[in-house]
Amino acid sequence: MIDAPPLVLEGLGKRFGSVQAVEDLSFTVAPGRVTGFLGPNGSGKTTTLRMLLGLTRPTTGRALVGERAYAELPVPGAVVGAALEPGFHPGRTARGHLEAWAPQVGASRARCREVLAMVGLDQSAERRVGGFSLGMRQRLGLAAALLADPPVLVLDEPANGLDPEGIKWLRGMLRHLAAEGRTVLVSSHVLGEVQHTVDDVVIIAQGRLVHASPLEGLAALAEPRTYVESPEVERLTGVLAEQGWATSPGARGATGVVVEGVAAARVGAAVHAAGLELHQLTSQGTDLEDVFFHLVEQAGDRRQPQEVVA
Ligand SMILES: Nc1ncnc2c1ncn2[C@@H]1O[C@H](COP(=O)(O)OP(=O)(O)OP(=O)(O)O)[C@@H](O)[C@H]1O
Repeated sequence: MIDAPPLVLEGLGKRFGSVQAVEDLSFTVAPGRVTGFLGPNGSGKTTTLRMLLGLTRPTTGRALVGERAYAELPVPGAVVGAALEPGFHPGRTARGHLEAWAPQVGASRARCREVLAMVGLDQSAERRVGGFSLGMRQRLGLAAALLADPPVLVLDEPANGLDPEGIKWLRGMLRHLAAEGRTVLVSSHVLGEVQHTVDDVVIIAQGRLVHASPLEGLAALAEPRTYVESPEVERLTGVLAEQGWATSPGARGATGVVVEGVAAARVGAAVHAAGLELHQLTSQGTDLEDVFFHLVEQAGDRRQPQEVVA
């Protein structure tokens, strides 16, 4: 098992002129888990990752890899494998790119071939990167991050440009890397892209932390929804309305209704008390994307109360 350090952010902030890109951000990224770092476009994810990697100097606070800042690590690239926006030389081959980077992190040529195979690019090793699709560039970025077999991985939007099969592959790869004990931090602006990959979520909006918890903690914030079906639809809707519950029609072709914000047990009890025959009573899956949007929206409302478009 790899003994990986955590990533620790303490009151991290960055101001660019009049833009407060990141503000008072504190959270910890635990080893042995995949952490999703989520936020809408422009919320400060890349700036945060750049501060973590010593590429942007914080205005306030600090970011630590274990107990040291990235730049103070003896060989930073051997501890933290990073893939930010892929900026490859278009004329270089995939293998050539990795071999140019390898000496800086003490990796061998054999390791270059190995990581190309790990990311599924072994057949494209001799192709120029200029002709690569976005998904192939993402894979090459990940290969470069893995070169030194680092205990910590920091990946900016690694699912961007991958097809569904690629996303599934990435999921398996990240889960495997975390299961080996590594600290894995992955940013995304779409929760759905990483929802089945991450153990923990850190959500930011407008540069500020809005939520940090295991994924289940986010699910716990979701409103329950219950699908209920009875042959006596009118009586059913009457009973639900008496309770003051909001309903919406079931999916196309369904004859029942969805009760918003109420758990199945409560709906069942109310319908039972009314003596109604039931044909279905089902808890509907919680939509985490809705929770994510809601948290981000709330943060926006708190931040800009007077910004109203006439
Ligand atoms: N070098 C810079 N100079 C000035 N402003 C910047 C700079 N870098 C980022 N910003 C601003 O900081 C804010 C946060 O940007 P950042 O790129 O960190 O967000 P992001 O969450 O990574 O967005 P995306 O998902 O679109 O990549 C934005 O308002 C952006 O315009």
